Amino acid sequence: MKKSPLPVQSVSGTEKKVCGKEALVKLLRWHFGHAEFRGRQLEAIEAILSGRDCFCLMPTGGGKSMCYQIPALAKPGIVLVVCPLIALMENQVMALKEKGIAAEFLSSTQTTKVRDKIHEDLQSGKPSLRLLYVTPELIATPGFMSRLTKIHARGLLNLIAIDEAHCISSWGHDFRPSYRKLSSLRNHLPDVPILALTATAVPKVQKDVIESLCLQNPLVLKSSFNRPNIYYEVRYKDLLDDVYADLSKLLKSCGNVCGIVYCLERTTCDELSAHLSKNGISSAAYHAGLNNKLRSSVLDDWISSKIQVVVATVAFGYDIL
Ligand SMILES: Nc1ncnc2c1ncn2[C@@H]1O[C@H](COP(=O)(O)OP(=O)(O)OP(=O)(O)O)[C@@H](O)[C@H]1O
Repeated sequence: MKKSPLPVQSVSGTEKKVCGKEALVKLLRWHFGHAEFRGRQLEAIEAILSGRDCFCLMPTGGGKSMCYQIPALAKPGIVLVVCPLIALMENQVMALKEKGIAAEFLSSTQTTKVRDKIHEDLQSGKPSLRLLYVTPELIATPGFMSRLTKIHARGLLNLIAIDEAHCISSWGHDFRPSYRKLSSLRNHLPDVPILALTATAVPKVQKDVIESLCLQNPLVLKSSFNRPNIYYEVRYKDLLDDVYADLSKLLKSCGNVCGIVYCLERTTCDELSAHLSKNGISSAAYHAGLNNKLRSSVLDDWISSKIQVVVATVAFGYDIL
């Protein structure tokens, strides 16, 4: 069933009055079913709603999305979310739609008809859309920037959230040249708050992200990366008689849980996956050498527990991000 947005206080006039904590918690419970905000989510949301830029460093799975999804529900208008991957946008939009939240993404994979419908809504007097996901490449096109400035001129652009913001820095390990062009956002849309989100940014990268995006006096939030539920153990390959046999034993001892084994090379993925399967552990290889159809069927099989272990290169991280 589609949930209607809860009536909450909105930012009005020049006063920049923000939603109170109670109203924000109500939105969290109503739309997402979570009892309370986690970590530093509320601080980020309050800063954004008061019009302040924010840099948010939270671990993977720390709940970064909520920092822009709640603001999108807290006042009328649109939150623009910049995402590096189409698969990630699709997943997020699907999950939001299932919750009855009006979200869409724009990408080259859509038909012109779908894209036109989204643009039509954006141009309408009162767009129904709350969250619009786009790639950094689209932001860099003059046509889209001009559409954005028009939406902004009508007072409808509430926030620009930049996911995986470390991709903007050439000091980082995931540099994406198209992210660099996001620096033009501040010039074109000077008073729209920007939220930069990342789970990975050493101080040099943090500084670079903040400077490149021209964040002004941003609230910098860094959450703890300590995950008490994660157990770490190092085993030295050189000290093991048979690495594959050791790994098979370890996986069997874990019971029927799902897992990912990361390898440096594609051939190792194929070899190890074959070894595990031969030893009764259902597994599949996943790397950039496989076609899209096969990769997506491995991902589906793993998510639906048809296979227990994926033996992958970092391509797996990029695709499921
Ligand atoms: N306040 C909260 N209480 C309970 N669960 C929450 C809360 N906020 C977020 N979550 C849940 O935490 C999970 C991870 O959230 P989310 O995907 O936003 O994390 P993330 O930081 O964006 O992760 P990633 O780095 O992988 O993009 C989701 O299942 C989400 O529903």
